[in-house]
Amino acid sequence: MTARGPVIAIDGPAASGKGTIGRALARHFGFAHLDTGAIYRAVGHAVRMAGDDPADPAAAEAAARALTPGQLDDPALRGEAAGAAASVVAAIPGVRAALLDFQRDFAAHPPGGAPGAVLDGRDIGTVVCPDADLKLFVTAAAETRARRRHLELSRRGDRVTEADVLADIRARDARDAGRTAAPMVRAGDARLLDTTEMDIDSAVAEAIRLTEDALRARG
Ligand SMILES: Nc1ncnc2c1ncn2[C@@H]1O[C@H](COP(=O)(O)OP(=O)(O)O)[C@@H](O)[C@H]1O
Ligand SMILES: Nc1ccn([C@@H]2O[C@H](COP(=O)(O)OP(=O)(O)O)[C@@H](O)[C@H]2O)c(=O)n1
Repeated sequence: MTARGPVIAIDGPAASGKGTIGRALARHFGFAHLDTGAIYRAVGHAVRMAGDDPADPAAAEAAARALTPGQLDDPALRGEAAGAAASVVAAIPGVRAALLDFQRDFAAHPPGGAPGAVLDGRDIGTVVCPDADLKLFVTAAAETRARRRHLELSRRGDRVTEADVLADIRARDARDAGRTAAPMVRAGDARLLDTTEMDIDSAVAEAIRLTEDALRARG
């Protein structure tokens, strides 16, 4: 038995279903959930709103250090502009370093006294929580991800084309996988969950099954 509660790490490319699965696992097992992408989106958005360049390390690091939890609820974070800015600030090592303790603390001491934690992002299984009880790498074909994200953005009233969403997803995936600082990569011990041919219910059911196995193995 380990002292800390169970930790589930979910990584994968843009719009692959990490958050959907993370939220569902948290609900099912009574765990706390942290969408770490929202943190990077909040930093990218704050830099843009200040009129600074997300690629400017000094501006981005200052925004990361000044981040408060209240900034994470802004609906503007869900848009493609915030996602693109997030991916730019996320390549800056000082930004990642400034955000690491918050994420690790969430995993070690989930808020509200929750018995476990689910974190989703790009480097959870590799850098933030390398000793997680279960690592999932969630993916799907880029065209499928773009179709799903486009539907989501259209429902929110965003007038963006599916072709633009696909281009943004491809650009972000390339930047996230190609950067030196904590690149997006499947951890050697992560289970692959390709949801291209799966609806939400079957993807969540598979993730619950894998989590139950991991919790049993933990003892
Ligand atoms: N298996 C699936 N089938 C259909 N739609 C899905 C599936 N998984 C996620 N979605 C939808 O795709 C979009 C992106 O999912 P989301 O969980 O936000 O991905 P991520 O957190 O990886 O960006 C959301 O609108 C979500 O409802
Ligand atoms: N742990 C994380 C989470 C997000 N990110 C960055 O933040 C951006 C937005 O992440 P997100 O998870 O909200 O993106 P989506 O998959 O929801 O489109 C990503 O493109 C990454 O550049 C990261 O670098 N590390």
